[in-house]
Amino acid sequence: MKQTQDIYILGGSQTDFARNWQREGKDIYAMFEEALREAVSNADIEPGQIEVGHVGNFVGELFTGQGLLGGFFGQVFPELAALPTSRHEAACASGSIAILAAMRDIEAGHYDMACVLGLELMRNVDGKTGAEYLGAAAWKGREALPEHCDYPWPHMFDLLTQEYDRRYGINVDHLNRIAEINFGNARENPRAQTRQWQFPEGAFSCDDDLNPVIEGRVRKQDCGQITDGAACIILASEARAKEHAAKLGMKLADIPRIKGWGHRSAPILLETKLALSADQPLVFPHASATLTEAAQRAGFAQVSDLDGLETHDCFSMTEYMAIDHAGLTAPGESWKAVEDGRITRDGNFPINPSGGLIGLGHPVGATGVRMALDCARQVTGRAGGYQLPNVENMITFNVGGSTTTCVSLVVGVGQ
Ligand SMILES: CC(=O)SCCNC(=O)CCNC(=O)[C@H](O)C(C)(C)COP(=O)(O)OP(=O)(O)OC[C@H]1O[C@@H](n2cnc3c(N)ncnc32)[C@H](O)[C@@H]1OP(=O)(O)O
Repeated sequence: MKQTQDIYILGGSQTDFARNWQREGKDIYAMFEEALREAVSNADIEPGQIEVGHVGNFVGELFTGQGLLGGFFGQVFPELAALPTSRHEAACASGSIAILAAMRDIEAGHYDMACVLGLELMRNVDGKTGAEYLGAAAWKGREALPEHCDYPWPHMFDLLTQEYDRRYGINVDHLNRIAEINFGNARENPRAQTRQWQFPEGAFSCDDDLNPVIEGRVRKQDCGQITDGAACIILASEARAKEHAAKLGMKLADIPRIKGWGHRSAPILLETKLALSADQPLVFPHASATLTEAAQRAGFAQVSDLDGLETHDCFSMTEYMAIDHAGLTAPGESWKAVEDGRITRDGNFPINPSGGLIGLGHPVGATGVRMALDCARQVTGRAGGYQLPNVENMITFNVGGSTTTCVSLVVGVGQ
């Protein structure tokens, strides 16, 4: 199951997710420009070396009225005025799908260097309106109906909590702990939205005042954030990465690279997904296949052979689901990894050292790109305050909708 070739990550950028761009008087173009300029500088390339551009974005038209974001490349750099570009939508997995498209371009030999830029500007509308826009990734008129919920995605992942409870039993203390770990990790990340947030004693409990209910069993601290932000990576073929390494006096093996990928989809309706897995050990077998196939394409027998995971935690329940679907525990026993301390930064399988979507933030179209960039930073020892010790290979798990689109990438260095 080896992929045809490794794809190298020459560099990248992430905007500060604590920023509110509208309050700064800046628009989605300004965000695009800043992320692109910083990525080009960080990768130490000339803009004209980029041969193709891919944009990840979910609902720019709804939040900002702006589409056709690929046209921004040529506005930023005159050298990119005739760049071939496209934009990719897979809800919260849009960024990962943009990466896969860029990889396919390079694997096919069409281009040797690609730029992938994911972004979303979301804090320019009130929370209720934002939640409604995000609801576009559920099946409109068939699920998450306004008469059943105020917030579509907290509601949908509450249904997942209910399904876990029905199949295996669930103790929400473990969900509270997952939220607490993510907010804790975010404190060490200088680009995290919540790095300076304050939490009183008892904020990670079921106290209705300190941690109010949003929908069902999903409470405030369980939720990923509404975030403004962009992330950008510069991808290259092995031939181009070799030239780059020679120019910078580096070893090729020290440049981080995408060693494996997994990509699965499922029918859009959550109810259909749950019916399909009714007799299966796991709730979302396609999510598990995504993670396992990425690990195996990279030459690892199982996900736990890697050094850590940047996972989708749009809600603490999503991360709880990722733990057993990654095979860290038996189905329904994710709580064991939480209790054993395996997923903290000093555990034997750290999850979301960055702070994840709960602590770092979730600008929807950027998230998949941000995950890949964070893994690249970790495996090259450039993660600063949230650096993990001794990591060579990490994996991402990015989810669109109720796991309708799942993507994993293994990012590593060395042989
Ligand atoms: C597959 C998928 O990925 S689906 C996921 C799609 N994403 C979602 O559905 C997003 C889910 N999250 C949400 O909808 C929202 O974050 C909610 C509803 C949980 C909370 O929203 P709100 O009630 O508006 O509160 P919010 O957390 O934004 O905070 C409001 C303000 O208080 C601040 N704040 C909140 N908590 C804290 C804290 N602990 N300490 C300091 N400041 C805080 C925020 O920074 C924000 O400040 P601002 O007004 O200056 O921007």
